[in-house]
Amino acid sequence: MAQITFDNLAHSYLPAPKADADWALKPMSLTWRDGGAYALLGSSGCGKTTLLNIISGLLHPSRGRVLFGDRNVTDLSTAERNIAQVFQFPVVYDTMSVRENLAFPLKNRGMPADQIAARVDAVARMIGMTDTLDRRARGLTADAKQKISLGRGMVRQDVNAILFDEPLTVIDPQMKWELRTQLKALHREFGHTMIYVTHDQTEALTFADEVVVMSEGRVVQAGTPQSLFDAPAHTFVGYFIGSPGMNLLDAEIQGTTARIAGTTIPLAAPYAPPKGRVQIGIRPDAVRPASEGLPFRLIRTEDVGHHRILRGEVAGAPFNLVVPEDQPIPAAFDRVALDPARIGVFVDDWRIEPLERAA
Ligand SMILES: Nc1ncnc2c1ncn2[C@@H]1O[C@H](COP(=O)(O)OP(=O)(O)OP(=O)(O)O)[C@@H](O)[C@H]1O
Repeated sequence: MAQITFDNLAHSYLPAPKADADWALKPMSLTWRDGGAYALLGSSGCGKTTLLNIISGLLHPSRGRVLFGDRNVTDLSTAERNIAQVFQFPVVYDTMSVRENLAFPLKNRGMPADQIAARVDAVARMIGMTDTLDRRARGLTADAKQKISLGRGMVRQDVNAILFDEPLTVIDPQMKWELRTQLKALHREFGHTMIYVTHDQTEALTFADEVVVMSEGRVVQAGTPQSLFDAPAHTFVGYFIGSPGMNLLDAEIQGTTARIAGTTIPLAAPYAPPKGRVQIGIRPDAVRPASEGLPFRLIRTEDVGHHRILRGEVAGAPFNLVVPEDQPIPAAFDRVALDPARIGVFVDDWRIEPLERAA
């Protein structure tokens, strides 16, 4: 196993990239800790698969280097990198039995038969296929075939990393939860570096110790699920993580106040006069109905069990509140109060620190 480092890595699928948009991955330097459980999260087309394929060696980066430990592996093949990769759709040998499919990566490496048998049994238990080990893969459902692919990805214990590219897309919802739990257990047991690509935040937040969020070919933030929730570094992270996401409003900042569409609200700390597009961001659970504060227009209320979501608008922008079930909601209210301690200030989409903390 090894720490994986991106050293000034960038990739374009075009032969002569010019504009920013020509780069599927913009220049990045990043370290993936040995033994870390990572989720790579971002919307469709942001570059997740490109990044994964550069780690595994399926794709050669246009610029920069990939290091495993101190070793430069940029020009090495996938096999030489010793990486297991599980794709979105099943990759199985139809004419082989489930057992033979699972044993294949081990046989290839010349593992003794008794060790192969023991390992295949263990993996079959993990993916819930003990009873189907001797069936041919042909004729199994897509769901079962994908479980075989997952099993094959996890069967070798000597790999540098296991990469999962949206592996649960074809799996039914109940099994999804079970398999995710198994992956987590496997990570705890063997400590492999795992990188799990998804565009589903629930999947990312339940699997990973660290979430790497991508947007438009850039890593905009990497951190624990809690840090992404509490202090998003970029408006995309604020909006993408959380359900509903962070509320964002255009604002003018003056010292310890923010002025939003003619109303002034307090901030918890002073800010230097920012230049650029300024927004404040606040999580829906840090806002409450009030008689003073920002003018709010309620559009609808959704009851989602342990809390309610009040969807509405502030100054023409979508704005949501999350209210715990046991907290009464006034029959009529047209203002909302924001908890100053939980307001973030963003300039041109990036979070800025207040003067006191920056000093
Ligand atoms: N083989 C290719 N040739 C040209 N452009 C490509 C190729 N593969 C991907 N791209 C482009 O590179 C960008 C990043 O794509 P990538 O597949 O890495 O994103 P992704 O985040 O994995 O998306 P998804 O979640 O839809 O799989 C996209 O603009 C995509 O159109």
